[in-house]
Amino acid sequence: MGGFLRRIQDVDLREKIVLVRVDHNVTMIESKKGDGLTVISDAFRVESSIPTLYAIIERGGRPILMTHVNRPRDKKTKKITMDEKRDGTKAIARYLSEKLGCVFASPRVVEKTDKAGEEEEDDGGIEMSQFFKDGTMQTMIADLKARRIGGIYMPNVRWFSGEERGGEECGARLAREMANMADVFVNDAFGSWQPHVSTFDVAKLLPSYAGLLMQRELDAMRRVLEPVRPFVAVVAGSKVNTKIGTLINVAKKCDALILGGVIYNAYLSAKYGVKIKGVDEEDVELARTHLVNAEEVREKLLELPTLVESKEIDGCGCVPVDGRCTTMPKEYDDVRLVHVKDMKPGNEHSFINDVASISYSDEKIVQAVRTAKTILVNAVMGYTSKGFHEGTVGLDELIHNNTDSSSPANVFFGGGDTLQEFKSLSPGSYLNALENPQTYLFTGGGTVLKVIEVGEAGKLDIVRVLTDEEDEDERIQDKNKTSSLTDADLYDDDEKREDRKGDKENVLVAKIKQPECNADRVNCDCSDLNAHYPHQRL
Ligand SMILES: Nc1ncnc2c1ncn2[C@@H]1O[C@H](COP(=O)(O)OP(=O)(O)O)[C@@H](O)[C@H]1O
Ligand SMILES: O=C(OP(=O)(O)O)[C@H](O)COP(=O)(O)O
Repeated sequence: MGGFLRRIQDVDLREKIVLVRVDHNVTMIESKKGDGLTVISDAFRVESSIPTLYAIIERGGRPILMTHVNRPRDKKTKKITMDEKRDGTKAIARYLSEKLGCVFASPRVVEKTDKAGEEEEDDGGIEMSQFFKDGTMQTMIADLKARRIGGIYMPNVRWFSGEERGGEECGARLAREMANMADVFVNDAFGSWQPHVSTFDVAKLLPSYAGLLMQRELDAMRRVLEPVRPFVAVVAGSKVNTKIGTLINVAKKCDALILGGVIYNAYLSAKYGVKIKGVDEEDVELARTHLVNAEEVREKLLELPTLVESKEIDGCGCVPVDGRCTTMPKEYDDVRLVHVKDMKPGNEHSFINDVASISYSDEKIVQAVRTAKTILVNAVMGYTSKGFHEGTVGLDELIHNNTDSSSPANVFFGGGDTLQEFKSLSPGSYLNALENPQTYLFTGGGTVLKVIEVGEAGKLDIVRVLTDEEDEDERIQDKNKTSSLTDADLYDDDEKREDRKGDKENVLVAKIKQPECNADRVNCDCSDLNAHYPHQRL
């Protein structure tokens, strides 16, 4: 790394508002309790950030958390859709409230409804200033400072206009608005390598530090960058556009590369000239450039020879045998095995939803994984969310056989979905991995690939901005220069401005206990916080 990493341990956080970027990009599911609530399906990423949250609070800081969830912007129309049940943050705030025993409050989002006369470039995202204009944010910050709540949890940062457009005016405005909420910025989101406003631009405007998880992940990253050989990398999943460009350098670094998921489908289409249902032409082009035409990839790639083709996109959720559902209900019987050796230009395939487990008996694959001394796994091999589990479970078993041997490899799993599926499909191996000092579970998978691509973690913008290479004085001056949220911006009229001044001085005092209070928190200074922040039901 070029400069020294500024660490959260090195800063006095007493009474400071600490803006914390976490990677709580988790999948939401309906609660099994039948209470209609959305809950987190796997809390690994949230749990991993708890030491940093504890450290902030223990050191006297007052946290405001922000994360992205999912990719809510439509690839084609570029519009953002906001779906609290799918990519909202309330379920996470509720989880933290229960876990830490204090309230994590979230500002209520008012979506833009009137689209009439909208500019074409308007992406439908929300403005952060709305929470200041109606006084919500001032009230919550006052509650936070007075320790009436334990933290604030912002809505999904990808719902905000400008989050992914740091270099433009809307991005700069969002960065200023984020920075103006806080005294210090902490980045604990190792998994969120993309230099967006909440991971990069805001860090330039505040004194900024690496959280404990970020530090732990960066340490583990060094072991991947200096692998014990032979080094096998297995990369799969669906994020073709952000992962595929890293694979040339991953191939240069490793001794064998194995692909799966949509990335492998795109590769097969490009290499053998076949059409596979559901695979975007754009992804095939990317595969042609970054995989098929790349000598390094050609040299190292070991093709998995057999795949699972299905007429339907849905599987039944069992672990099939040779691509066949073991219980064979009629509707899932339309599944067959496809062999790569039979792929000919012009062939048309239906959905290829998985890698068949028989592929893991292929001699080259067995030999590579069995003898590996370092294995990197960012790999959900099939469409697991639709019930195609065979390829992912088969891979876990193959790796388990290595780690169970007398000379086991260092194994690095990374990726939100990779870890979630590892835990749910191979719980025994997952528990072993948690205990095994030779195995490390990264919260992010794309980041690990990106660091391999650029050669060192310090070259990622989101890490570089946390090092002392960046001039702190300049950064803070920058913030003052650009600080634009004056009272006039925050409040529409003079009266409100006067009313709200108190909040900014933190003079909201809890006066009377009103357990049944139904008033909006902004208009009420009673102490019944459970009524005002009622675990944010969906
Ligand atoms: N053949 C396939 N077709 C459609 N989706 C797939 C396929 N293979 C894997 N996936 C999906 O890819 C997702 C994981 O992709 P990605 O986000 O890139 O992984 P990670 O979070 O581990 O980095 C999973 O939800 C899985 O269901
Ligand atoms: O899930 C994530 O990465 P991963 O799928 O590579 O593990 C991170 O939250 C980053 O998400 P992004 O790739 O949409 O920026």
